[in-house]
Amino acid sequence: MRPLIGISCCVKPFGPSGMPNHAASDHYVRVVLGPVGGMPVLLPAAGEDVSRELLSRLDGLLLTGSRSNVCPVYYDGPDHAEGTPEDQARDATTLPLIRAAIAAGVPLLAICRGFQELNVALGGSLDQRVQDLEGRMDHSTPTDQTIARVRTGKAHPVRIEPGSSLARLWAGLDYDAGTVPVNSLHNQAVRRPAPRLRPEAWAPDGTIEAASIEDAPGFALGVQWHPEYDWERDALSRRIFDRFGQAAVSHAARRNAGAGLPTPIAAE
Ligand SMILES: N[C@@H](CCC(=O)NCCCC(=O)O)C(=O)O
Repeated sequence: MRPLIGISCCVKPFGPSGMPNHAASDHYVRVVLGPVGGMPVLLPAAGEDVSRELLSRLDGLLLTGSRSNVCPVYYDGPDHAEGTPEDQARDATTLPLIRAAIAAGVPLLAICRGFQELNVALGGSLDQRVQDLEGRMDHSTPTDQTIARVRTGKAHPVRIEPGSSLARLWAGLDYDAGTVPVNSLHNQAVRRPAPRLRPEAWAPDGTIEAASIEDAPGFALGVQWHPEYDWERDALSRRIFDRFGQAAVSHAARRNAGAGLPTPIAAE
């Protein structure tokens, strides 16, 4: 039996009427079915704290990227500029879920918006338009960019902290820790790291691009880039999902042992 991996959804308008739907990109479902070796479970943006209902049944939590942005009210930030997309239902669901998952040792992988949620959930803050800040790069991709290899292609290098959990996760792989190429599809970024956020990778302009969580009992990693676009082509991206999947299998084994159930195995 595969470990159950919760994938965060966004509320998105769908169809001619713009009916609100709960949605997550197929890339996240594919990567969970693939290198993670889990069974994806889409988690609705319930608009409330559902962590008690969910966490005892999940073996991992994947916090997805999204064009929407964490509401500044959660980090005492200035209001967003007019037209900046938000998703309050998602925020109200994911922020408490992140805190509860980390406390319970449920493996957690946070990507892009998910990484920003991780920082805010633990008490950090965000810059809302990095490209407007003195000395900073433009980390965004034009919303009308339809050429996939441009929109999701490698955009800048990141420097990885030697000895960090990310460096340990990538042990044995051939790469230059000073210039790991990553894609970049974000306007926002970590401003004030949360007290337990341990930055582990930086863009050339100092933007925090990855972090682990101090004293987290389980796997807990956040990345600002999108490894789900590259796992079929590069070993570093794939390794992130491999290790997340292994952590989910271990968590499931502990969870099922407690319930007297058979130990799940990750798909080959
Ligand atoms: N909206 C936030 C987070 C950016 C993010 O998650 N980007 C992924 C968008 C989905 C896609 O186009 O693949 C920000 O702008 O920083």
